[in-house]
Amino acid sequence: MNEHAPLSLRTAAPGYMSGFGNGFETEALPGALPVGRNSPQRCAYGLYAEQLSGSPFTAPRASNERSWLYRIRPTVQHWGRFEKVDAGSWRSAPCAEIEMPIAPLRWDPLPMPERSLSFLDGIFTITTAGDAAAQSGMAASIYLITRSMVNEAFYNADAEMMFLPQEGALRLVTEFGVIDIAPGEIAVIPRGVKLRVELAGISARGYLCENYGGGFTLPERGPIGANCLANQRDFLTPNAQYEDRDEPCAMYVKWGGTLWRTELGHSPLDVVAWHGNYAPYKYDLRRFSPVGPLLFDHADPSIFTVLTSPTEAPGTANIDFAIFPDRWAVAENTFRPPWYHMNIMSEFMGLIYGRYDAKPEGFQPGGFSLHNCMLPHGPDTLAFTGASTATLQPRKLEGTMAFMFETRLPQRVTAFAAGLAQLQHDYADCWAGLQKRFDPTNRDA
Ligand SMILES: O=C(O)Cc1cc(O)ccc1O
Ligand SMILES: [Fe+2]
Repeated sequence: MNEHAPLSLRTAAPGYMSGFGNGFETEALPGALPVGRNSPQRCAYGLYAEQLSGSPFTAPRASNERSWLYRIRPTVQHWGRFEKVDAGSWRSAPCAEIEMPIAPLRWDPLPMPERSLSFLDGIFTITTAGDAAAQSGMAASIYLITRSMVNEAFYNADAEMMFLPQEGALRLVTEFGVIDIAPGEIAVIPRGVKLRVELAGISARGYLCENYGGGFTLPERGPIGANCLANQRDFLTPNAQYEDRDEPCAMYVKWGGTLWRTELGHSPLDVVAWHGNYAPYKYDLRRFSPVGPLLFDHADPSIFTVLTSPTEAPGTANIDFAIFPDRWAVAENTFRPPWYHMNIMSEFMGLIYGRYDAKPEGFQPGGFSLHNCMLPHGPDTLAFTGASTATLQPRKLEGTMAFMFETRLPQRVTAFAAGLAQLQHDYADCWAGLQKRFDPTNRDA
């Protein structure tokens, strides 16, 4: 089986529950979950009940998110003395380290360093947008991991986190249960959920989106109807699994844009049972059923939205997470790649595997690009020439998976990203070969 083939013959993997935003319930010990109530006078097995709210209490039902956790120790016992920790190249918005470059930007993949890097040491932020404290905007980072976290746990109070592995699989040991992900899959860890990030192999590289705004949700399908795009049943949330370990553990918290650390005497991943709709999940991007133009023209990339982080303004996303997966191109008398364009939203792109049709050269798996608010971009010269002269047979774009974080806010580039040797200073030259083709005497030029 091709390593990128859909996991189509597997239904929900053992250890996961299927569905998006369900009111899940799961227990690792029989009877650990109280029946029909949240807060009994005494919880089974001597557990503590704790609510984790992802939305204000009074948010409308459709966006109201909370879970009840039944744990060995309440999180309040985790509060010790916190000390600030150097967050390396991890940045949070606002981060105006350098002037915003008024240019399209693209980078080659970052090589895997030799040195020991846990997930927390290995986050290299490329762009930030908005303001974490205003609960608006995002950050796009690359993670490079060469060691598992051991006796360490972390939660992000500033952001929901989306992991997109590009090389190497990860095990996310969360307080809700264990999530395994490999390239082609994503995982979303809601704000405030504790986890430990472990390597499945010897190293891992991927993309990390921190979402400061409204939690990721499925986009409306409008006239598409009840099916296609990302389907609820393909989202997998782990069953409860807990650690009862009374040994030292360093707990890290990203809060207010700063990384903090405190020492615990136990593992905080100690939730024996939980119920609710605020929980981590994973999704195999190859389960996405693309919908597109069947006769002519190129649709807006919003048709490929997997998940969206909404704002108060309808249709104006804090982040749209869109993918460009395997699909058929069939449009007749059409320039099939993306058109040349300028966009009020700003576009961070990455490539998990394969080739992206608008950029057949120079955009490599593991690489990334930024086309900021109102900065022009589109197919490179090679893509333009090829697509304007090709014989238009139905053609399958295969073995490819690019993605985009598209945000309503301009993205600032970090000093780290601007100084990288992998920044392609000649990127804009990819359009230099586009010749003047205008000939007022020849309509068919
Ligand atoms: O710029 C890009 O490559 C992303 C993109 C793809 C597409 O099909 C239409 C618009 C768009 O911004
Ligand atoms: Fe674009």
